[in-house]
Amino acid sequence: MKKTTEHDVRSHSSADGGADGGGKLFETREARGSGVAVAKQLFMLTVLAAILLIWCHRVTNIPAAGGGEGRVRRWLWMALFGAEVLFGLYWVVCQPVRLSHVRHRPFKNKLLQRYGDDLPSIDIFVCTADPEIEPPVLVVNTVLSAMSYSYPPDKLNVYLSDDGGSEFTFYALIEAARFSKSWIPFCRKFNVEPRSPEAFFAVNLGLGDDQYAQQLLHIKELFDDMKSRIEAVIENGKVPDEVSAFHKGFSEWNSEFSKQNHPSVVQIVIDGRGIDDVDTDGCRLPTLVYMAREKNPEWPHHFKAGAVNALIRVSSEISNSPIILNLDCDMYPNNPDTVQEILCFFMDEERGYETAYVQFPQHYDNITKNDHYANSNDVINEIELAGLGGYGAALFCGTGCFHRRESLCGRIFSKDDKIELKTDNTIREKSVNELEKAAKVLADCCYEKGTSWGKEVGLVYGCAVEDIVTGLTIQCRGWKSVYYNPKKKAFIGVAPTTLSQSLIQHRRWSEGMFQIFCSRYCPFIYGRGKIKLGAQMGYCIYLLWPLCSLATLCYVTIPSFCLLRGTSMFPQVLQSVMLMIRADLR
Ligand SMILES: O=c1ccn([C@@H]2O[C@H](COP(=O)(O)OP(=O)(O)O[C@H]3O[C@H](CO)[C@@H](O)[C@H](O)[C@H]3O)[C@@H](O)[C@H]2O)c(=O)[nH]1
Ligand SMILES: [Mn+2]
Repeated sequence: MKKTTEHDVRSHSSADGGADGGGKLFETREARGSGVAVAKQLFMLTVLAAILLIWCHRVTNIPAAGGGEGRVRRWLWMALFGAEVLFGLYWVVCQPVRLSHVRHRPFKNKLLQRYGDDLPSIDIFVCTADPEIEPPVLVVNTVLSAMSYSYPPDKLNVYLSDDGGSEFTFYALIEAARFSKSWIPFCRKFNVEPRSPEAFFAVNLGLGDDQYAQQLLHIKELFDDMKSRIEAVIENGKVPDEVSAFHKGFSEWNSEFSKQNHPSVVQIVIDGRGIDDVDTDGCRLPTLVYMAREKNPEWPHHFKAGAVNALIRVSSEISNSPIILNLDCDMYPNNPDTVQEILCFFMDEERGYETAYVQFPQHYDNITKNDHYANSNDVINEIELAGLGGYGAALFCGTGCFHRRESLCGRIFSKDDKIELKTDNTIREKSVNELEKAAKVLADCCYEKGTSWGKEVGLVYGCAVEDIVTGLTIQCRGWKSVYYNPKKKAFIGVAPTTLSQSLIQHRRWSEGMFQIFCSRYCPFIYGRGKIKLGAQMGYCIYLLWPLCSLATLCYVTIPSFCLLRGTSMFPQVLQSVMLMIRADLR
């Protein structure tokens, strides 16, 4: 007999995912009304009762002011009560997402059967900012992995934004372009995974003497050579003249060029339309573009948000794909089929037109044994983000996110205005020089002056967590977003490994998120009537994060302090229970 599933499934599609022409391109499973959900609700009620009892106890037992000792106890009592009120309210904010957990399943085979070759082109943005913190070899591994998606290469366009304006990063990209001519056919031929060469060679040693092992050894040799050339150039602090003569792009780096002050650089390293840039099998390659937007100390650069907005414009000139993937340079695509999977969410006939973006969780492959800095994010990835996704309000987390270009560029959602995802073929006629010249202007500092960029268009400026606030504005324009957490990790990144890195990152996030809460973007005000109350509360799990640190601080210091002074802060009943337990144990 067939076993019933643990969830009561309310499916938006036929659950078979079969290959018939009809049916939806993805299904969504919600846990509602099932045994699990009822148990969850009961559990919540018990916690709520406990919180209310604690509050009650604090209010009805406030110590008398009295003399010195009494006054201290009264203050400590009030501080603990304050912390408990904060914890309690925060707990309330956290609950709706726990009840709206959904899981999506795309049917990529159906997509391929239905659309065949008629799939849209994709622009992939990789951002880097500092060649010392983010070594060029790491950056090109991400670029190569993105170039090797198992998607028609003429429909892939990879853009590297280099805010460090580094000649070494440009050199590394030229080297990567050359290596990709062997790497992409190798990946295609043997269907290897992952397609970040560094990650791949770390686990594939090429043992044996069959054709695969031989080719693997050969390609590994090419990769190692490339890596040592890049590292040698960085170590010498100069790109050799014979190398820089090889590509016109190097002429951009003159004596006046500095990281903080330089004109825009846009170089089409591989022109995917051409017949000159082909791989070793003679097949077309993805387009590859290097961009260092103009930097001028007199103009604000708006950090990553500024870089991504420049990329949105530059790419609109060169490829103008309807779908954009955002990647940090230290997060490589791990699953070659991801593009087909996310297209199911965008191209589903019934619900695809309302999807603005598809966000994947962030996974890391350098987590230490005991995960000292709590980077594995299990509760966030499995419960909270999935719960927000359940409200159609998945958070935009900056990397590992596929956007619809139109919604990222400020378009307001309209039911009657279904946007078709089409490759833009009007660009085909322009020459590389024409494209570069036109795109360069779009990466200049002054281009945004007097425009809506950074406000209604593109990523929002003025916030340390530009991704979160941008996602919220998109949802408040009527769009839905999907959180997709497949079993096979779609992206794998590098987490902070030292205390100082981790503290700096968390401080930046906390400040940025609390800033959103205190600004006009506060979800309860800005999102009122636009996103569901559960989603508004879900956002506040993160926006109110920093406040919890105050409550935590109270809770870790005051009880210890009281213990040392022999002052009791908790109900006597607990003490007698503890004594009973101790007696039992004996
Ligand atoms: O002026 C800048 C600063 C940063 N970056 C790039 O932005 C990305 C993220 O910056 P990082 O310093 O690594 O921040 P993290 O805290 O690791 O990033 C997380 O948090 C950010 C803020 O919420 C998001 O933008 C990121 O996508 C998300 O991974 C990196 O690729 C950088 O190269 C730029 O392009 N220009
Ligand atoms: Mn990072």
